Amino acid sequence: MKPIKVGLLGLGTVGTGVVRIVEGHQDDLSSQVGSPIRIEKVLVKDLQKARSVSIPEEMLTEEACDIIHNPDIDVVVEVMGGIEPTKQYIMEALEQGKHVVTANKDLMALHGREIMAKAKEKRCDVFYEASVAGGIPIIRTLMEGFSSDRIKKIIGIVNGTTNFILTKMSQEGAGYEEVLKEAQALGYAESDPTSDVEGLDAARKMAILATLGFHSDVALEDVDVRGISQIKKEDIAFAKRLGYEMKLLGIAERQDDQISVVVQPTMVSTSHPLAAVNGVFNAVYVYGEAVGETMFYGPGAGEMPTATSVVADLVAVIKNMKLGVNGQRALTPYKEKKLKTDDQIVYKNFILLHVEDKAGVLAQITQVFAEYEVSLDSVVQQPNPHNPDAEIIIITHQASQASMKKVYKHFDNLDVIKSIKSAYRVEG
Ligand SMILES: NC(=O)C1=CN([C@@H]2O[C@H](COP(=O)(O)OP(=O)(O)OC[C@H]3O[C@@H](n4cnc5c(N)ncnc54)[C@H](OP(=O)(O)O)[C@@H]3O)[C@@H](O)[C@H]2O)C=CC1
Ligand SMILES: N[C@@H](CC=O)C(=O)O
Ligand code: NA
Repeated sequence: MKPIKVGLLGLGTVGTGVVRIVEGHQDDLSSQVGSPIRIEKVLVKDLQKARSVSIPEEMLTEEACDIIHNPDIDVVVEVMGGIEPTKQYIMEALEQGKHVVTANKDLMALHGREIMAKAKEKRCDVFYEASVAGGIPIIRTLMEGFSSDRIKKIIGIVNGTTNFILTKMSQEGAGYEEVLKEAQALGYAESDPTSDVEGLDAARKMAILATLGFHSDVALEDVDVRGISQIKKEDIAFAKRLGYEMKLLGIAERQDDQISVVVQPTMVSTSHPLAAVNGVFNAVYVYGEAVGETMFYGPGAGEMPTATSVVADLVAVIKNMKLGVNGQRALTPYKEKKLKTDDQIVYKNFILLHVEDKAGVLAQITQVFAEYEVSLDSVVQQPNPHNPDAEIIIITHQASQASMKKVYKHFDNLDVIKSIKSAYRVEG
């Protein structure tokens, strides 16, 4: 039977896994799609680099046109990453009528609309399951499994690198820099790990999930982002003492027609299932109006888990080719995007204040919360035996982001407060 020919752009962590799965699972794959699947050409940057899979020399190329403009190639699998020249290669491949599978959330979050429009015009598929939560089939779940429901909330631990770092800091007291290096060596981190630790990678993934879940065109700039680089070991210790785990959460919420999407370090109650998601594992909690609570769990990064999703997309594309129904999955967001204002974004807060230890301080502080109608769940003061100052730990009830901004502004001008040492959102 005529094989389906694949051009692979990139042979790094994910590309290597794709080659291993296409070769190792060939029997099952070809039985499922009804043809052998052949990797025909592989684009790399450096032909001399040692590879951890054996690939015939003539299969490797440094010229993208050997794939993009190769009439024999049916499907282009893009696992090289970055925006340019990758976007240009994908657009050219689509122009040539080739289907595309990509793991590239940077590209899909920034240019997904344009790429999907081109795919639709050329009746081609563009599948991107591996771009969010590596090995978890969450894109397929939102597009197909929940097509009947109205999604109200998506909470995700969607970055493996930062979850790996936070877990090691929490469970082993490890240092931030040393664990980041370990995550890089394991192939979890992006080529520039700043996008992992500063929350940008998670923000891209949350923009994709929110767009699919809420059917609105959520852009990267709609996501309020804060990463983990400012988290101190002390904050993690405080969280644990109070019954929380520190996690980098992406939280997308919809109320009526208004939505908000944030990525921020959050203290998650240990009773919440997301608190138990450790290491490189990801999880996506989805709340639907009809289905209620659901959660999807699995490895979020790494060679084989990510390649599993890439090759599953490849199988889906080939099945569509056999049925002659490519290019029909490109959903256009059909709901107007309305973003919530600060008044409408409401959550619990943890605040650690460094204050003067003298009579009346607590009263002044609680007075500020009262002025902006923020009600408090608990207030604990702990004296510091080594100096005359004290620390006050406050947990609020649900409070609007607008009120909290006013509280922090007021604190800046309150002499008894020496500093706001930490402030985190609290979930669960
Ligand atoms: N690693 C992971 O766990 C996950 C990664 N992803 C995404 O998958 C994609 C790939 O990631 P990953 O495999 O980790 O990346 P790597 O850096 O490990 O691999 C990138 C590959 O692409 C090749 N490459 C990069 N730029 C060019 C270029 N300009 N021309 C030709 N070849 C190029 C490199 O060639 P050479 O080998 O010669 O240097 C390398 O083989 C990214 O979009 C990433 O965000 C998604 C989910 C998980
Ligand atoms: N760098 C990313 C890789 C997968 O998308 C992560 O750590 O999650
Ligand atoms: Na996925």
